[in-house]
Amino acid sequence: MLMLFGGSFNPPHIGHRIIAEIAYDEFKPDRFLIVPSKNPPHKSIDFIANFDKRYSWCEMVFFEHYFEVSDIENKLPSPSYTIRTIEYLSNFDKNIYLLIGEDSLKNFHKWYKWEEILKKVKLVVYPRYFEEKKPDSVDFEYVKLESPIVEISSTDIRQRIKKGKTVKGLVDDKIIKEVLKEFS
Ligand SMILES: Nc1ncnc2c1ncn2[C@@H]1O[C@H](COP(=O)(O)OP(=O)(O)OP(=O)(O)O)[C@@H](O)[C@H]1O
Ligand SMILES: O=C(O)c1ccc[n+]([C@@H]2O[C@H](COP(=O)([O-])O)[C@@H](O)[C@H]2O)c1
Repeated sequence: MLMLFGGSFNPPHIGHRIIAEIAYDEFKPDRFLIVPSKNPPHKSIDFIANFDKRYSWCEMVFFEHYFEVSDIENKLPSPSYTIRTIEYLSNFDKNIYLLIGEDSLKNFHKWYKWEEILKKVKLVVYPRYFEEKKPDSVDFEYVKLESPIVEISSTDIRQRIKKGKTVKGLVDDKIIKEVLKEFS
C-alpha cells in the first residue's frame, strides 16, 4: 500500500509533519510519499518558492526513514494535476491512499478528473476545521482521521514573516533560516 501526500509546501510547516505522522501511524503504508507540487493547480499564492527549495525543505522536515520525498511532479507535465501523479504511481502500486486536508476536501469535486481519482484511490482526510465542512453538493466516500486540529498554514507563516513576527515552533528549526530568507 502506498500513501500519497502532496502539497505546495510553501513552506512545509509543523502541521504537515503532524498530519503525515498521524496518517503513517494509522495506516502503516509500505511507502509514504511526500510530493511537493511543481505548479499547484487552483492555487493563487502571493509568492511560491522554487521547486528545488521546497523539495529540499521537505527532505529536511520529513527526515524519518518511513517518509520518501519525491520529485515526480517536477518531471511530470505542468500543471501538477494529481490524476497524473496517481497514474504514474499506479505503475508501482495499485493500492493508493491519497491524504488531503479538510480544506482540500471541500474543493475536491473541482479537481481535474476527480471522479477518475476516486476510482483509483482511497481518500484519507485530515480535519482542519472545528465544525465539519463537507464538499458542496456532491457525495463520495472518504476516511476522516480522528486527530487534533492544527491551526497552522503556510499562508499565515508567510504573512507572519512579512510582518517581522516569529515563526519559531511553526516551522522546523532545520529550515527556519532559509525560510526566513525566502519570505522576508
Ligand atoms: N493545518 C492543517 N490541517 C489539515 N490539513 C492541512 C493543514 N495544513 C495543510 N494541510 C493539508 O496538507 C496539504 C498540503 O497543504 P499546503 O502545502 O497547501 O499547506 P497550506 O498550509 O494549506 O498552504 P497555504 O496556506 O499556502 O494554502 C493539503 O491537502 C492541505 O489541505
Ligand atoms: O489535480 C487537481 O486538480 C488538484 C487541484 C488542487 C490541488 N491538487 C493537489 O492537492 C495537493 C494540495 O494542494 P494545495 O494547493 O493545497 O497545496 C497538491 O498535491 C496539489 O497538486 C490537485
